[in-house]
Amino acid sequence: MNIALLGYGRMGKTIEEIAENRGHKIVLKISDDIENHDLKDKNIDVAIDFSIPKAAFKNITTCFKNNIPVVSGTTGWLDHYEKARKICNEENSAFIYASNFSLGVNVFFQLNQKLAEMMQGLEDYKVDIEEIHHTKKLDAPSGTAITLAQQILEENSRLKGWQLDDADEDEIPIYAKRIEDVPGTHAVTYDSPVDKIEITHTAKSRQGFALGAVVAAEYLKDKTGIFTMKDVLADLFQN
Ligand SMILES: NC(=O)C1=CN([C@@H]2O[C@H](COP(=O)(O)OP(=O)(O)OC[C@H]3O[C@@H](n4cnc5c(N)ncnc54)[C@H](O)[C@@H]3O)[C@@H](O)[C@H]2O)C=CC1
Ligand SMILES: O=C(O)C1=N[C@H](C(=O)O)C[C@H](O)C1
Repeated sequence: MNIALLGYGRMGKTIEEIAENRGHKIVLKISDDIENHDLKDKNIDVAIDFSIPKAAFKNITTCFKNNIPVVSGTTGWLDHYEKARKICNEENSAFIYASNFSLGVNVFFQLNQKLAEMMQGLEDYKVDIEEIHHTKKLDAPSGTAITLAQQILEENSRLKGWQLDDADEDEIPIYAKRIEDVPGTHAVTYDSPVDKIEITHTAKSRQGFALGAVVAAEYLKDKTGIFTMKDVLADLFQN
């Protein structure tokens, strides 16, 4: 498979290594405005975008307009997500976005959803989310923490939203910590006057995120439509 890397930073480089080990070829790497690059005549099968929040929407939709499917893991641009989906459908292209591509985190998402369902009637427990990342991260809270909060909100009608740090009674507080070299840690805690329930996912490196993104790209090649990591994992475990 011929892959274009949109963003060649920490994740772009890790994805390159894993994609090449799985027999794929990187035919384009960009770290600046996509308009500076010719997307034609490179036989790009899939583009993988791990860039920066302010570039993601343009990168993704330029690919759709050039008939190139996109896997995107860039966080912090989701105000434009619905518009990107619309353009994908209009152009008959293909798209997978995930706030976190690691297999472990996707299991953790299922655990979070189940726990939220179990805890929704237990009013003594106050829920919060903590995320810890390296100091170079541009966005806060992390995309993964926002996904975790959205899952809890879907199960719990007493909670109305999430807030970074100072949350109201009916909001989920998300605490974002920045510590050098931490690849990504997420914890969801339910605290009551008598006890505490906590689930944590700790990434040990970026390898898990990158492998998930390459597996998603393999899934997306030659498809049309909008998919999620649930589709990718269902396909993986079926085969
Ligand atoms: N969904 C997931 O599983 C994961 C998502 N991420 C997200 O991926 C993104 C990238 O993370 P890192 O690689 O750690 O960041 P990074 O800062 O190491 O890499 C970003 C790269 O994008 C380049 N860039 C700047 N403008 C660009 C443009 N217009 N088009 C393409 N590239 C451009 C920068 O020069 C840099 O090399 C972040 O939003 C991060 O939150 C990171 C890890 C896992
Ligand atoms: O910026 C990162 O590094 C990461 N970003 C993603 C996020 O915002 O959730 C995923 C992962 O935790 C690493």
